[in-house]
Amino acid sequence: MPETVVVQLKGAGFTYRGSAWAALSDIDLHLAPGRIHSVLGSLGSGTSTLARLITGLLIDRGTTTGEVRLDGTAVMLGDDPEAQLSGMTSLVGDEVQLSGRLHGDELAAVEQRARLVLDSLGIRDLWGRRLDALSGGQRQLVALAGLLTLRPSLLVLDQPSLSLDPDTRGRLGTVLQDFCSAGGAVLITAHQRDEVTEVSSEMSVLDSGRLITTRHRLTAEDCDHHGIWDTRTRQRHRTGRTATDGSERAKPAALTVRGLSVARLGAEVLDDVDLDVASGEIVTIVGSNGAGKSTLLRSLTGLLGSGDRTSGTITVDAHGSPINLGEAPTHERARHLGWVGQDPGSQLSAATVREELTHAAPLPPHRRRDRSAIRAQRQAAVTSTLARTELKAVSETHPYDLSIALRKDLVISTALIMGPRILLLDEPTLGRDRMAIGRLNLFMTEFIRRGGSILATTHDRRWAAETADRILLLDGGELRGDLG
Ligand SMILES: Nc1ncnc2c1ncn2[C@@H]1O[C@H](COP(=O)(O)OP(=O)(O)OP(=O)(O)O)[C@@H](O)[C@H]1O
Repeated sequence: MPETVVVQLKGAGFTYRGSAWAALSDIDLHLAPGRIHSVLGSLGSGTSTLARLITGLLIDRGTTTGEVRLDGTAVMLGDDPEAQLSGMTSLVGDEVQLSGRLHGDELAAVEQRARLVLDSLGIRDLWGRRLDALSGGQRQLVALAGLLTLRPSLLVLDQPSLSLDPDTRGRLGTVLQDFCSAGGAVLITAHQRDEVTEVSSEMSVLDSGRLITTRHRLTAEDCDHHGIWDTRTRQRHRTGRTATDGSERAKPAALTVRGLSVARLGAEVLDDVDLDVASGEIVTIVGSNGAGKSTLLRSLTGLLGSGDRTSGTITVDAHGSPINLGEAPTHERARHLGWVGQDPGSQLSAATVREELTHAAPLPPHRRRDRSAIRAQRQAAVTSTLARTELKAVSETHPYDLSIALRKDLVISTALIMGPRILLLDEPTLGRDRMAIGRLNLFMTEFIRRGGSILATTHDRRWAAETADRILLLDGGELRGDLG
């Protein structure tokens, strides 16, 4: 008897309209009910194209060759963190039920399924929460919950671990296994191997649009060789930094935070946090989804909402003189603190990469006197940034057409162009393959060499272990000791 398959690709290929080469070629892949298949590859290898081809999202975008056959219903969670929620609802419970309701399913059944899914993902308490008051990881889970509620035959997840903490990734792995036990199939595409991809029945490598290896498990060497990043800690070693013996802490403080407390929508998020970041130091903060990591960085930059309450002191060192940021507005803080938020898209507004950098380049003080000199100065800053980064090749591209990793690189570059003393990086490893992690580390090493300090949040324990001088845990609103 022939094996039942949910999706079958035979010699499948895809070429985007206007492109001279195929994004995918000669793909043979089949997925039976009950199976989880992860296709891993570096940025540009074609993983997102494969996910979209299977879910029928590329019709009209180019030419498909070979055979792509889907037996049943497929839904997909895309890799764009900004675009995952519908924009049609404002509460979590409504959002998770939306697809089922639009589908015409019976209301009580949809609600029951939605509640069960939230339960299984460990986010039952978010049911009545406003969508605009979710952390990045919570948002990712809510988007996924909406799809699970639909009970499709095939769930296609493009980078499902974006913004999820390691425990939550583990829980998601279990949820996906349960989904498969009930007859579903899952296809995961990603640039990183982690707790979610580890539950796969099969793993394949996609390289330049071709599936080249399929095995039960990929080895660490396979991942390294094909430019795939693995977020799980291997052994503690450092890239580009010498091991710390505690001497960093003897250096002058670049950032001093005392008694920082924050309440959002009346709920306490940070409780009396003290934090010091020394000159030349890299400090990373880890913690579960919703622990308050982004809130901490936002409160330093003055980017909380008007309904949020903040108390405590924030002091930065400006060439030997302490400056109390106290009531300083965000634009003044930006001279000292370069903030790169979790969702890079929310910090981008121009039509091209070059324009984005030009808007960010600071206006020199002699503004009224010589406009052409100012223009030349700003252009020089942009040209030198483009020359030092991978952004040169995409200088005329719309920022939204870049991968998440390159979008993050762009926001880091716009922050650096302001010449801040301290960089605040919210989940900088999001969506990065091995090479893009290398680019990030290079940005950081150069910044530290020029006398900067870095405070970063991350769920990537390996990256934290390899790059940070200190790793702090944010838990229950408090910052705890050095996990390094
Ligand atoms: N705009 C907002 N208004 C009110 N509450 C918010 C807002 N944004 C986040 N929160 C809540 O504040 C808490 C901390 O969220 P925050 O985004 O700081 O967490 P996080 O540690 O960065 O999480 P993640 O790892 O998922 O990104 C969460 O309970 C979240 O739901």
